[in-house]
Amino acid sequence: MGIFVVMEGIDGAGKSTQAKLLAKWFEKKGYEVVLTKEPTDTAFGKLIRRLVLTGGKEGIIDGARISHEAEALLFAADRAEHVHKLIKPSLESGKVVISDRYFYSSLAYQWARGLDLKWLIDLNRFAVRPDLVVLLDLPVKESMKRINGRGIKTEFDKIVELQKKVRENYLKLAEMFPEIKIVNAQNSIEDIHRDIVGLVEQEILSKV
Ligand SMILES: Nc1ncnc2c1ncn2[C@@H]1O[C@H](COP(=O)(O)OP(=O)(O)OP(=O)(O)O)[C@@H](O)[C@H]1O
Ligand SMILES: Cc1cn([C@H]2C[C@H](O)[C@@H](COP(=O)(O)O)O2)c(=O)[nH]c1=O
Repeated sequence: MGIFVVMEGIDGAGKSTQAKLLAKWFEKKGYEVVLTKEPTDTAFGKLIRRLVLTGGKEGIIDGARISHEAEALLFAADRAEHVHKLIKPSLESGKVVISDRYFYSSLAYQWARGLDLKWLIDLNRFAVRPDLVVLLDLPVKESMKRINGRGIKTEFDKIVELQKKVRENYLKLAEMFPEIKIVNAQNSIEDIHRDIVGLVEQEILSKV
């Protein structure tokens, strides 16, 4: 079996930066690496980006925004394809899979939208559990500074409140799922990478 590592955290926490660095680190060690993300780049992921994440007209169906339950189901459908077509086969052929977001994002975000946590956990029961989930934790103020350049201009206060709730949820999830390890994402990119490598060595490589 291969190795499965997931990066999680609020928007702008540094997940894709750290996922790429970790992929390079594994490759240098001679592993074959699959670097992936959720929502995926498949038709399901594209549907989510159109219907859920644009916040624009396309997210309105028959005059109303799609329900939070429908959003959760779309994320789960995308994930089911991801697990069955890419993650499981890659792990079975001994590769390292690094995913920028996974089902913990559904728990943290869709829970913050008011859905029932137990329902979300049940919905995502098919998802294979990773060897390590790196939770990049930092205050929302810092993350907003980092992603401000992406041009959020409307509903800023609402976005900040949601991100605060998501951060709290992630910290609660870290108490429930032992594979989640918290890393201080306020440090420099290099220091964070060093912390993540330390976790990989301690939680995965020392056990094989
Ligand atoms: N430790 C860090 N210190 C300062 N800036 C950082 C750090 N890590 C990443 N950044 C910068 O912050 C921005 C967001 O980083 P990145 O895209 O990796 O975050 P993300 O968690 O993947 O975001 P999202 O969830 O919104 O896709 C980028 O401009 C990146 O260069
Ligand atoms: C997988 C997943 C994602 N989300 C949210 C979290 C982010 O706000 C966006 C994805 O944006 P990114 O820049 O590509 O990271 O989608 C979610 O609410 N639920 C999920 O399961």
